[in-house]
Amino acid sequence: MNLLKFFTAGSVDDGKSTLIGRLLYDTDSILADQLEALQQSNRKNDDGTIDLAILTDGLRAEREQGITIDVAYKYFQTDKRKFIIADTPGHIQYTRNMVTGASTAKLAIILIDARNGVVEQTIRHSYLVSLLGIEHVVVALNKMDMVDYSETVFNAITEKYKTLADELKLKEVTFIPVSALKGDNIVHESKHMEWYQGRSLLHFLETVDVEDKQSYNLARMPVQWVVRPQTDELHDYRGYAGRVLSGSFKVNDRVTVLPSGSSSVIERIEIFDQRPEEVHAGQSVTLHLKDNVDISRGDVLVNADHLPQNSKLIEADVCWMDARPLDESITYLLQHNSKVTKAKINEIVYKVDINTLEKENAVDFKLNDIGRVVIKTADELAFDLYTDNKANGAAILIDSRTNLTVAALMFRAVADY
Ligand SMILES: Nc1nc2c(ncn2[C@@H]2O[C@H](COP(=O)(O)OP(=O)(O)OP(=O)(O)O)[C@@H](O)[C@H]2O)c(=O)[nH]1
Repeated sequence: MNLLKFFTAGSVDDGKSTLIGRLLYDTDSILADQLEALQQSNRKNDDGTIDLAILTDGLRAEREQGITIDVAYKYFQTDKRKFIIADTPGHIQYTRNMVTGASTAKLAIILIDARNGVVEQTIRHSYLVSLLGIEHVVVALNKMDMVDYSETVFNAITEKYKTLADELKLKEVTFIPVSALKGDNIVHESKHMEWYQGRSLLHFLETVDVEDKQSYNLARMPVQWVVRPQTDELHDYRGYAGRVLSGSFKVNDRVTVLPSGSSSVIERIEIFDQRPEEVHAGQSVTLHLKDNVDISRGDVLVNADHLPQNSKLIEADVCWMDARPLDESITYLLQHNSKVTKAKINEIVYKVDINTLEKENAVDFKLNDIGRVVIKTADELAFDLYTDNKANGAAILIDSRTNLTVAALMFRAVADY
């Protein structure tokens, strides 16, 4: 059964906790003991129904404990799909947590309070979604019960959001009018909004096509070890084991070894005692090549017809995640998949005011700031642009003095100077 990881974003009190609670409650994903606690709780809504936000309170307590716990995850499943919800706090001071929780998500649910429409936080969350290249966006217009389930209100907000979505080049945006509190269009279709012909939120989540077709050709596999048994009958055996990072490898594909640049052809693929013709991202495999090329641990095998970029000077979007601000005089460590190299920030190109989306000149770059930098690495990096291949287009910066991750990077271009 396939898995969909998504995250929710909204301003304080838009109803994020209630919406997650409603999804879990109406899909019977709540454990018996939690249910009992819910029923016994004296936290009730005004109309006497149980307050579903209680279900995510545990997460909230954790998150308020401090900055060590980044993102809380909730799991549930239906007979169609498994789901992981990354519950990311929406406030500006948690931008880095959102980036962490959202970076591996395939879909974002952006909550809008139907009474308030598009607000500053909506812009900020949508900007992060576009920055992280999340393909699918569901705009859940919540609290429809408080605006008389009005189609006019829904249409007005939808139009406004579409302008923002165009500006941010968001690709797939779906609007669903819901009431998390009353349960309209969350799991069950609403009886109060005949004018809405679309799917309920859960139905949409169950059926949306999130397969990654984009990076199919961008086959990349870092070699974790070279398998060379020391026995006589196997003296010709030499395999390269690792996990396919992105794309697909097939028998007879031409591959290039990086950084050396030598090439060969895949003779055989092994997964335990099987010999598949083709393997895909996420699978751990052993590849055998026709020629005896020099490959060692840490090298990367890539599709020879679709080579990655190769540079020491890279333009990247950066989200700063450390309390110590960016320091252009420091040499950081950059980790790109399994490769670690020294790196410096050569230039801050701009910083983005994520509430207004204005680009501004930056003299400093602090916790939760987002913008564009040029980074210079000690070794050449074989990377893809983040828009082409997220798996090979992102990296982190580490402060070697503290060993803390100080920034997330998304590669945007080879710097041309
Ligand atoms: N009428 C109505 N009230 C709702 C709806 N969804 C949530 N609420 C109420 O709005 C308030 C805030 O809901 P929460 O789920 O706690 O909001 P939140 O966005 O999770 O808030 P934070 O976690 O504090 O950011 C609560 O009183 C909810 O009962 C809805 O669809 N209709």
